[in-house]
Amino acid sequence: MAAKKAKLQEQFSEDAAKEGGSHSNAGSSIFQGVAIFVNGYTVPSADSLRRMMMLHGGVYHHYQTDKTTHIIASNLPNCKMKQLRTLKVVKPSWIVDSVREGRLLDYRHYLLYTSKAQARLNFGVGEVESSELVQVTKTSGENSNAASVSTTDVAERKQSLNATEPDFLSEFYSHSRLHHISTMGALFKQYVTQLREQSDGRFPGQERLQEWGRRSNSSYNVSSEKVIMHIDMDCFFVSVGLRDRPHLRGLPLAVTHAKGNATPAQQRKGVDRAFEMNYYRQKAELDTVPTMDETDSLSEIASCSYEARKCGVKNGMFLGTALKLCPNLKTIPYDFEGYKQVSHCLYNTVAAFTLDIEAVSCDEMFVDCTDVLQRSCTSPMQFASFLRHEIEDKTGCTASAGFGSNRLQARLATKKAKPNGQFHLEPSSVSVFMRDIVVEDLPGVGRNLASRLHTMGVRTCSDLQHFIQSQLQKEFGAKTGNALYGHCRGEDNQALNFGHQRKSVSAEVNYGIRFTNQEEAVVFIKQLAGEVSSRLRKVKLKGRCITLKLMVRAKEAPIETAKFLGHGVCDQVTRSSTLATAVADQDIIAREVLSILRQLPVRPSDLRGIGIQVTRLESDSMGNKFLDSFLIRGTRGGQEVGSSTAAQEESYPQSTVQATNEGSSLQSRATAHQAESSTVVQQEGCTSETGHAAKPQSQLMPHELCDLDEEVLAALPEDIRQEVLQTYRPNSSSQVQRDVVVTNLKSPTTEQVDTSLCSSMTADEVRALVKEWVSCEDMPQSCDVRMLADYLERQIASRNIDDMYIVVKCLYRYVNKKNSSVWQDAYQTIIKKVQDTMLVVYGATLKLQDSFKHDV
Ligand SMILES: Nc1ccn([C@H]2C[C@H](O)[C@@H](COP(=O)(O)OP(=O)(O)OP(=O)(O)O)O2)c(=O)n1
Repeated sequence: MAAKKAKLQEQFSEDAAKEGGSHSNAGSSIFQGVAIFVNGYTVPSADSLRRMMMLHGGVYHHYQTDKTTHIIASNLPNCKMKQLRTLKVVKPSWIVDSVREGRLLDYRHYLLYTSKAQARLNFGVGEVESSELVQVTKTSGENSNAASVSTTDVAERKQSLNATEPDFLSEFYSHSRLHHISTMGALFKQYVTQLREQSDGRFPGQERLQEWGRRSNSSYNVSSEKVIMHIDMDCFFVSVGLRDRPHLRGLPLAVTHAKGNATPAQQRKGVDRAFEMNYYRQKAELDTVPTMDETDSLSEIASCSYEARKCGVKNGMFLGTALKLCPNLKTIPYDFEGYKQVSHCLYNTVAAFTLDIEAVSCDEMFVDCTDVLQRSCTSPMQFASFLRHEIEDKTGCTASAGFGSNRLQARLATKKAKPNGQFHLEPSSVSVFMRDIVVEDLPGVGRNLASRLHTMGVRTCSDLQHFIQSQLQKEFGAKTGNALYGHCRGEDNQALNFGHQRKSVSAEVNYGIRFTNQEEAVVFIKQLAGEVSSRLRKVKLKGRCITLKLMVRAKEAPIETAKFLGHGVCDQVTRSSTLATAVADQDIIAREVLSILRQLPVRPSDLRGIGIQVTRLESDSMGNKFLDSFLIRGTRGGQEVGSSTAAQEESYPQSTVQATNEGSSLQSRATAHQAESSTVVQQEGCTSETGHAAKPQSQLMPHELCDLDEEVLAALPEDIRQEVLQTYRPNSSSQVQRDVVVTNLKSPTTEQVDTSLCSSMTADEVRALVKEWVSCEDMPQSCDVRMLADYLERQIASRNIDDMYIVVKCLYRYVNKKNSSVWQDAYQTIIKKVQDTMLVVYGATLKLQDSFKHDV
């Protein structure tokens, strides 16, 4: 045995030397002094781990010896865990993440389980239950042994990593479910695109289906009508978790970081749970949910079984609430690797039949089945049985499928089919079927829209069908009104999108953000910029628009959050900066973000969440770091030219923006103007997209606005800056309203040709244009409304209030004359955007006309 071990070790050293020789660029010595032994099945495989050790200076032991420094395992039975109690049993992600980061990460954050002998994991315990500390790392994490949690867990929780600690980011992302879900979603969208590009046009699944049809004498008379399928795994995370826990089938289950029967947590000082609960109750309309106690878990349920749903438990609910509804609820831990494997298998299974797939997320997709059904002479229901059977066979998890003639019908059909079922909404049944659908089930109907509909007495599609199109447009605006009108009748003309084009790359953290000073925030933002940069490089993209998203503690919210290191009740602030050229570089991204941050009146200690998003993406194949930096430096120091439209900021692909502009009457009028004008585009821009209207602190006339120099302001020490802001913008810290999204294009760009409206026009010229637009057009087009709003918002950002005011007054005059409700709606939309931007930039709204002589 000793000889065999020695031989294997020798072989490893030889292989490592060879690998090191042929892959010298890829190699490193980050695992120097580390000798691993892989115990059992792991992801990545033992072979991959061996190779990683080989390439990066570590040692791989085929057998565990006294020289083994770490045991790598994904899953260990209890008896094994007891045996290995004194050893460092670490998850394989420790190796993977270390290689990715290019340095040896602290193994303690990757321990498979905690025990007195293992160094304790202090990350990810964002909840009030002490037992979660164990739950995060335990592999067999069912909620059966909460009593074993020692009091030291509670004490040590206080040392949990927060955003000021160096390993925080990698730790956060390895535990964040939202990170995993969104990454997987993007991954599978890309995967489908890749499969389409590489396809040889053969579909083995179709052949199997045809064969099956022949054997079962299927002679379905297929029509040429479009058939769209929506397929969705049933309680996905739970189903994956049940594969290894068959004894739990049929029980009320939930996947969550926390454990059900947790020991009550000690109360932290400063927590005002009642305040937060009230807020969450309002936000989620939790009227029917039992009140939560001080010690109830605020851990969110990612997925719950259908047995739990029968008691009223829902995905996204707090565990504390869920346990009140369903005291027998059992919890099981996350298994991110398992989700990825099953998703992969799901996509491959469907892709064997067709590649007319629009990936929605890791467990959900739309499929245009028209072709498959025609070729195989099978009915939608036959195809569904065949496919669902294959999926269950291969993944061990069930899926439900719905069919209809468009995506809306297909999705609603799946809802009816769930769990583990299938349903075909035939064209002849659509009108009856739609009647009982509640408005919340329609796409785009969120909480706000649903509550507006409820106040109009509308609960179901049948209620909604009583309104004519123009009434809905008047009430909700042209676009939403149109959509509601069609959707409540089962109509949906949005085609499936098979070719995925990545629109944004981002990294957000909303846990553990606790800074005591600006320096800490700056250090963290640089790290986050690094994360975004590495994500961009991974997908070989770079982007021109950089957005900073902040969660800022709401003024009235307690400093200590009920959820330990959670974000609590926050205001959302979003600001963007558009660059002259696309970038992926960490330093440039960090610099832009920090420059945005400095313009915001936000105290570092109030930050609770930070996100960086890069949009307006383009391929990085021509990437040139030096040139990028050079260009940007050049434009900063030189003239500030160009701007951009909100449409572009919304990360639509460029072609969409152009198509929008082609149909724009205002744009074509402006283009004519630009052709006549010889003025070079020269201005700063600012556009805004807003959610709720902020309640004005005061209403001012333009001359009342004091002008603070942002550059000077930004350069002031924090305490003096706050004092100046308090004096000159007393309401500034409360300007940031919940859900208000502001896009600030303050950064210069070198574009000489600006696709946005009016960028080189004087206020008089814009006024003339507005007059012509309102007088000549029957209906305002939404792209024109947006363009004009952009222009006005840019004027506000440039503190050019007089010009903005003249144009708005002129718009009001012509709209008032026009006596048309759609024009009045357009005016209100523009005014709302103007006032929201005013609030953010000046801390006050303007006195503007908002009612018309002839309300129509
Ligand atoms: N608030 C949520 C909702 C979902 N998810 C995760 C867990 C889910 O299992 C997975 C898929 O979400 P679905 O909305 O498809 O929900 P389920 O698959 O859990 O249930 P259903 O059968 O209703 O589709 O995404 C999550 O983490 N948090």
